[in-house]
Formats: sequence, structure tokens, C-alpha cells
Amino acid sequence: MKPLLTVEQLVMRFGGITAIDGLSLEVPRGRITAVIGPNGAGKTTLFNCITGFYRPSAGRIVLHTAEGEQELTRLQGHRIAREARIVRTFQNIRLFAGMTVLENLLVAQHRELQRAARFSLAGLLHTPGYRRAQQAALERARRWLAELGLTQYADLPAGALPYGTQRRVEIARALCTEPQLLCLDEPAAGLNPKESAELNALLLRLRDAHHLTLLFIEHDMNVVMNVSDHVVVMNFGRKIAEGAPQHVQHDPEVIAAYLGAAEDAEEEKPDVEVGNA
Ligand SMILES: Nc1ncnc2c1ncn2[C@@H]1O[C@H](COP(=O)(O)OP(=O)(O)OP(=O)(O)O)[C@@H](O)[C@H]1O
Repeated sequence: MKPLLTVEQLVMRFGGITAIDGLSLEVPRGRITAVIGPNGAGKTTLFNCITGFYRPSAGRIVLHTAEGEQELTRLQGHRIAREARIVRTFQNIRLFAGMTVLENLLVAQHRELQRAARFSLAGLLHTPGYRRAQQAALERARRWLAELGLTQYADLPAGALPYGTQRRVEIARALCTEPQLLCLDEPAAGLNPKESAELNALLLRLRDAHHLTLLFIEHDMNVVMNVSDHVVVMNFGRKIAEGAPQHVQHDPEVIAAYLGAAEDAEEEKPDVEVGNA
């Protein structure tokens, strides 16, 4: 089966720094792909290129759909979210802290509502079409809240919730936009072991029950090894390994990259146990 997304010879330079250096990879459709690598490897820059925050210096990022190929590197960032339906979460939580959880999920769908209002006064006039779109947005939000076990928090301010719960709200908010590719930037960061296990179960459910394609950056090797179908390992902007988790785990270049990073940080052990996860 054709991959959902291909990255072809991608280069991203910032002045004299080459953050991505001729990277090519595939994101298989309906699978969970992890991007791992030591600090500064270029993982976030890759995400920023895929989601249109950065315009790459060279190379192509192509989405393969039933309608044909769509070259993301030619699209503006807001069109990547809207037309290619590629959405992401961030390393740092970006919820509207003062709004309720439900309101956060509705705001994420404002484009749909604007479209229903035909960017006119229809919203103010509460036309039947607009009311239907509003109802659909509300139902979608409630459905994802239930799916992620968040219904009880719907009317609470998002900023008042525990960190792990806020992370789940972020994922629910992204899911409300019905993505065909969901990109998660370190979804396990700051989670306790119980929350981390719940995240594993959620990611697998999104793949199996909702047939979503997931791409995530993660330092937590427990999550990577437990949920990934496919792992891409980066170092210094390049891909140094790719394949099943058990395969990359034993790759000498991967082990060396992590050990080198740990030595640079003057630590006795690497911060991830690549060989023992
Ligand atoms: N906007 C920018 N301007 C200049 N340099 C940048 C910029 N963004 C990233 N870089 C550089 O590009 C390289 C890759 O950074 P990036 O944040 O993509 O790495 P990463 O793998 O996500 O690291 P981490 O795991 O620490 O988040 C680093 O050397 C970083 O300093």
C-alpha cells in the first residue's frame, strides 16, 4: 500500500546551521510512526516542515490520497491543516487555559463553522445551516471527549486540569478536526507511568478503531517500543536507521548516537535505554 506521506531529500537550513540534511522517509498509512533521536537531531524541525511552520530550503513533502499527490511544500501552513488535514500538538501545551475543555474543542472547529456561515452574517442570524453545523461540532467534541475519557472535565477551565489530562485534551482537540495525519510532539513528556500507559492504549486505539495515521516524536522509549509500527531514527539532521522498533533498537549506529549524546551531556548512562526497552 502506498504510504500516506513521503519526505523526499528534505533540507532545512537556518543561516549556517543545517537542521535537516537530505532526509527521506515514509509515513505508512494507518500505522504509528515514531521519530526518535538525540537532542538537536532535527525532529521538531521535521515536524515544522511537515505542518507548514517552516518552508524547507530544498526537497519535497508529498501527501498521497485517493485524489492523487498533494505537495505540501507548495502549500501555506494554514492550508496544510485545512486542506491536507494534517494537524499537530506541541511540546508545550497550547490550550486556551481560561476556556473550558469543551470550548477549546469548539474553537478548534471554527473553520467548519465559518464555512457553514459562508463567512457572512449567517452565524449571527442563526440560519438552519449554521445551527446544524454548530450541532455537529458540539457532537463531534462530545464524542471525542467520551472516547478519551474526558467527559467529566468538559465544563472545567482547561488550565485548571492536571498536566496529563491537559495533554489528552490537546489530542482530543486535534481529533475534532478529523485529521488524516495526526502529528504528536512528545506526547508522553511529563506524564507519570500510569498516564504514559494510558497514552499507549489511546494511540493503539486511534490506530485500530479509528484507522488514523500517527506520526510522533518521543524520547520515552517505553512508549516508542510499545506502540510504534515503524521507527525513524535521526541524528544531525539525517536518518541513521528506519524500521520496526525491535530492529532499530539493536542498530549499532543508533546505540552509538545515543551513547554519544549521553557522553556529551557528561552523564554516566544514556537518558534512554535503547537496548533494554
Ligand atoms: N528556528 C531556528 N533557528 C535556528 N536554528 C534552529 C531553529 N530551529 C532549530 N534549530 C537548530 O536546528 C537543530 C535541530 O533542532 P530541533 O529542535 O529540530 O531538534 P530536535 O531533534 O527536535 O531536538 P529536541 O529533542 O531537543 O527537541 C538544532 O541545532 C537547533 O539548534
